[in-house]
Amino acid sequence: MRSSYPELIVLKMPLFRSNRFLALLLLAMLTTVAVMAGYPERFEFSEQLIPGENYHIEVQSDQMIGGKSSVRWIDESEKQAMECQFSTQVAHPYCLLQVYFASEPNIGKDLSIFQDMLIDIDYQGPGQELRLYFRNFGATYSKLEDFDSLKYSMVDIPIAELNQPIVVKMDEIKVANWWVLERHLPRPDRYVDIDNVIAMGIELKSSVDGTVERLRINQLTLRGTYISREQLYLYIIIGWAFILVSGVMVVLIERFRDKTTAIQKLTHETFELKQSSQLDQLTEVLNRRGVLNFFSRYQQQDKYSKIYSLLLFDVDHFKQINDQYGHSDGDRVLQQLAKKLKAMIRNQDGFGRWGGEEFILLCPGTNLEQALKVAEKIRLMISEHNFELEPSKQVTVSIGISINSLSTPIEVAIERADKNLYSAKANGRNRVHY
Ligand SMILES: Nc1nc2c(ncn2[C@@H]2O[C@H](COP(=O)(O)OP(=O)(O)OP(=O)(O)O)[C@@H](O)[C@H]2O)c(=O)[nH]1
Repeated sequence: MRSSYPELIVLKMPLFRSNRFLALLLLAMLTTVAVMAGYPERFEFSEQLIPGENYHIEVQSDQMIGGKSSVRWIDESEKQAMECQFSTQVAHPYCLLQVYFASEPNIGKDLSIFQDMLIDIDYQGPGQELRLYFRNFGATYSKLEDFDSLKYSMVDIPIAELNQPIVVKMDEIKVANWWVLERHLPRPDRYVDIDNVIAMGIELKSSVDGTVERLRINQLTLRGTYISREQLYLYIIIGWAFILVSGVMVVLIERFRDKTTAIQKLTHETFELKQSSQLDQLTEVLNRRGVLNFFSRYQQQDKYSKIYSLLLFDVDHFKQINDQYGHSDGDRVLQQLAKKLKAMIRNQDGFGRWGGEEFILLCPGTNLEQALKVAEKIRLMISEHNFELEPSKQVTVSIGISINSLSTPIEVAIERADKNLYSAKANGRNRVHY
């Protein structure tokens, strides 16, 4: 049943133990909502050209090139409405309403930062199309003081579409073919340039003499975005994917860590349990089971020592100590005695309480001479130790030794040592017999 313990912990565990991750999730949600709700204000920008007073706005006709078409403002002060009367004096009669951006003849306005134009125009007349045009100054193809050398890019708008405001994308703008052909430009100069626009405007054309056309521009606004909606959604999706993947990883790591910890705890507990089942509760040295376990391990694993000695020792007249000082003082004597012995034995020796006031010391690879030395040392140390009994009393031990070959069973070795212990007791106690 205990093996299901780690699973139990995993099931009881909350999805995220770290509140920081939940806080991050909440923050990400709020940020997403805020970003999406605030999109137009934060990510879009615009510039209204008409109506407006930032730039010079003018009307022109083909009289500039010797024609006779006439143009006039209908509203001189607002400069939004014009009237054109065409004359077929020249091959291509025209009238223009032009916004002039240039601060210097070669320094205009960068319109490439905008994505589109919002155009609201009222038109009266027989025309089918009007033209939106852009004149750009480029160092490689334009000459100062030569307006015709400004690149002519344009988009034609069907009049039929103008019954409501329309959006013209900057992508729709193309370079006029005739302008390219007239100049024999290299290919790189044949593409649209609107990064240095000197002027832009609306051009009306007619080949019918006496035609009158009226135009009113209610609004002409350039619009741009720092980041498009599509890009924004993409970034949000990437952000969320990142958060979710990290979330899954955090959960997996936490679970793995918990499982490992639970297994380690269980292993440790099992180890402790095993250890404690082999320890004597009172003295905390090996109990009988621990000693037997030590011996069997020694017999199985030790390849070098051919003999072992076994020392069995017993506190002399321990009953008297109990009777005179009480059972708990007797316990204390046993505890102190075990502690002293534990401190003096070698790492490879096995020491434990065999029962009552009897202790056992198993010394691998130890011959009689060495065993006698150890036993005598123990006997002397115990007899000289102050066990803090009140009134004071000398505590002694009697020790019986047996020297055995590696294959001798422990029961036999104990029996031999016990005989010698009995002999030590019978011969006056506080002595070592072998
Ligand atoms: N305080 C205490 N006494 C114990 C414990 N285990 C055994 N004893 C006592 O140890 C005493 C052993 O007495 P005996 O077997 O007569 O031996 P002894 O008095 O030591 O006399 P000899 O061994 O002949 O020197 C008994 O009174 C037991 O009750 C223990 O864990 N604590």
